[in-house]
Amino acid sequence: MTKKLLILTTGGTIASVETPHGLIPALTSEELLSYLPEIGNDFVLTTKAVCNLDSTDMTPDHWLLLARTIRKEYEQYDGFVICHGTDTLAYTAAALSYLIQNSPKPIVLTGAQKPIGQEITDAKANLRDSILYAADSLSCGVQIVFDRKVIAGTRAKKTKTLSYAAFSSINFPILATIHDGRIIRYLPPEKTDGQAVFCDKLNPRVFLLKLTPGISPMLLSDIFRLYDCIIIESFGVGGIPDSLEKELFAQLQKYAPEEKVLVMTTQVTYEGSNIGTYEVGRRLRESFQILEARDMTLEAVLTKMMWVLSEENLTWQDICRRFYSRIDSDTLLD
Ligand SMILES: NC(=O)C[C@H](N)C(=O)O
Repeated sequence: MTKKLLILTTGGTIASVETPHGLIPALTSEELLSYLPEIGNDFVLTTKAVCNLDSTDMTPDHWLLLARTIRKEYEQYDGFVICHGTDTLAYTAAALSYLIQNSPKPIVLTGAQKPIGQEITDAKANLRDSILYAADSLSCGVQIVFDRKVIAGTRAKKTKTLSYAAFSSINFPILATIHDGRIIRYLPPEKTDGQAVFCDKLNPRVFLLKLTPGISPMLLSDIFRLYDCIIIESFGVGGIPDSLEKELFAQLQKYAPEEKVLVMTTQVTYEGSNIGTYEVGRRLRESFQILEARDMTLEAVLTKMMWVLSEENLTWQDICRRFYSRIDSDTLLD
C-alpha cells in the first residue's frame, strides 16, 4: 500500500528566501514540497504549515503545538516529517521524544543549512531522505534525518554552524545512514506494537546556569525564586567552584529537593558527567539530593525536566523515577 505521510513545516533555512534584511522563512509548505516533484509519485504526501519561524523563535509552546497536531492526525498517516530550522532542531527533537513516547509510527525532523530554492543546497537531499525514512516500514519513534545520518531524537546536537554535517549523535551510535535512497540500519529498530503515549503539558520553568571561572553568586537567589529546576552546566565531570558554593548551598537548604530540582551536567560535549569523581563535586552530592545528567545532551536534559515537572505534586522519588526512566528500554535511550 502506498504510504501516507504528513509533512509539517515550521520555517527555518530550508523554507527561507534571501531578502535585503537577511534570510527569512517565507515558503509555504506546498512551495517547499514542489522542489521535489518526483517524490509525489511514490507516496501520498499532505502538507500542513504549523508556523513559519526562524527556529531561534521556537518555544515550548511550539513543541506542544507540534505534538498536538501529530496527535490529532496520528491515525490518518503512516508517518510524519517535520521541516524545522537547524538552530533549535535538537531541542524540538528531544522535546517531541518526551511528548510522544512509544510511537510505532516514525516522526522525522529535518532541515537544511541552505534554502531549498538555492542552486547549491542540502535541502532537497535532506527532505527526500526524511520522506524515504518516514515511509520505511521499520522506522518508528522520533529521529533526526540530516546529511544522510539518522540520529535518535534525544541524542542529537548541532555541532557545526555552516557545514552540511550540522548534527552529531552524542554518546550514542548513529541509528542508520541513507545512501542513494537505501537505508542502512546499524541499530535494528525495536518496533513497538503498543500505542503512542502523548503528553500535552510542559513546565517551562527550567533554568540553565553555565559555569564560568570566577562566576558571581549574585543572581542565584533570583534564579531559585523564579525557577522550579536549575541545571548547572559544570566544567568537566562536575564540580561547584568556591565562588558559588556558599550561596548555592544556602539556597538549596531553603527548599525541599522536589521544590527546586538541581540537575548537574557538563559543558563538555562528549562522555558525560560524574559529580562524585572530585571533591569539588562530591561535597554537593553528599549534602543534597540532586539529579545527575551523566551522558545525556543538554537538549535532552532541559526538555526532559520540562516533561518531568509537567505533573503536579511530585515527590522526590517520583521526580527521580521520571528523570531516570528510559523512554525506550530496548535501545537504552534516556
Ligand atoms: N539552518 C537553519 O535552519 C538556521 C536558521 N537560523 C533556523 O534555525 O531557523
